[in-house]
Amino acid sequence: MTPAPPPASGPLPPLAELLETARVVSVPLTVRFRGVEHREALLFRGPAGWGEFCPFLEYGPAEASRWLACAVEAAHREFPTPRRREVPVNATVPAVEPGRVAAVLDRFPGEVREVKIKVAERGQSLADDVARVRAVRRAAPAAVLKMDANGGWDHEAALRALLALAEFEPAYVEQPVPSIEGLARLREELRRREVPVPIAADESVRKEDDPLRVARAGAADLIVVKAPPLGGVRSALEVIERSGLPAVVSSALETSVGMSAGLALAAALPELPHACGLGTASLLAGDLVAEPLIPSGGVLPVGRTEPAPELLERYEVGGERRDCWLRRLAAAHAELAARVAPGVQAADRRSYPSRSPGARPAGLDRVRRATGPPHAPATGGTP
Ligand SMILES: O=C(O)CCC(=O)C1=CC=C[C@@H](O)[C@@H]1C(=O)O
Ligand SMILES: [Mg+2]
Repeated sequence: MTPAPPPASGPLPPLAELLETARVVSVPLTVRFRGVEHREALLFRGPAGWGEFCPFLEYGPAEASRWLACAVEAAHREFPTPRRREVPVNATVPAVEPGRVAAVLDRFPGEVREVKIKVAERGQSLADDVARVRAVRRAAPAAVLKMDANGGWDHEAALRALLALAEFEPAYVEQPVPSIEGLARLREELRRREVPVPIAADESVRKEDDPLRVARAGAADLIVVKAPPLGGVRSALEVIERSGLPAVVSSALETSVGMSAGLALAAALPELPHACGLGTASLLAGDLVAEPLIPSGGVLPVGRTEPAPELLERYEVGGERRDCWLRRLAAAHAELAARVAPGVQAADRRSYPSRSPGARPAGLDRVRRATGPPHAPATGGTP
């Protein structure tokens, strides 16, 4: 296996062009998820539709540049030809108390065939996890269960937890420990003890410089793949193909606009061995499209979504939050320009002084004026 190529974003439009249609939104969640209660994003429109740039707030420019590549692809290129019209999705249960499980599952109407449950949340115990999983089992007796630890355990804790959770026959456990070497060691230990719990890699794919290292290391039975952190649909498809491993397409907690990319990725894959983690619009208390991507009967329709103007307006934020996102966009754009085609960034910069100030897109002056770090400080969320 050769190393993965850099994210394939296609041609990169100048920053000024992205700023012309840029809207910054903050959408509330119904329940705290990976440390956030509001999902912020910057959206822009291109010839193919809307793109959503939504790296988590603690991500720096290099990591965020891959999310930008995904948003640019969505706005400027058609998605690959779909192989299906709908995609099976799991329900997602955040690290809530057992008493709140039923309310979370109520937001996934119709039959729920697979449920992914967050475990190993900081400040909680294995007993909390087991109680939550048991509550899910009670609420959805026939559902396939899977868990996501977001690298929250060390080797010993993971072993203890997986031995305890094995009674629920999980289809897999996502990122039980943080590192690729740790995953490989744990997987080997599970095999030796004949514990039938498959290991999925998530952060070890999307946060690594080389998303294929986990496959080369034999550290996982399958990979979780998200379009934004892998640089878009085409780039993610390439990672999946080259990894040679089964893949589960999952969300990055986008609004129903950004979710189109994940759905396009799932729709383009020859096989979907598990339901996708793309049902997270159910965790949002608002959305940008008239008919949010709330799964019904465990499936979501494939296709592009358009933000409704009145909803964009309702969730739009200005002031310091908009400035922060414009800075993040500029920083990610500079990274991407330097990485994809080193000449593009310089050409982009040169083009600004030749414009008359009046012709500058709204926001560009703000980006230039804005001081301080390009991204907000860490919020303490999971990776
Ligand atoms: O996979 C799912 O069911 C939902 C998506 C999901 O769990 C995540 C979305 C966004 C950020 C991540 O912390 C988280 C994950 O770790 O998979
Ligand atoms: Mg995960």
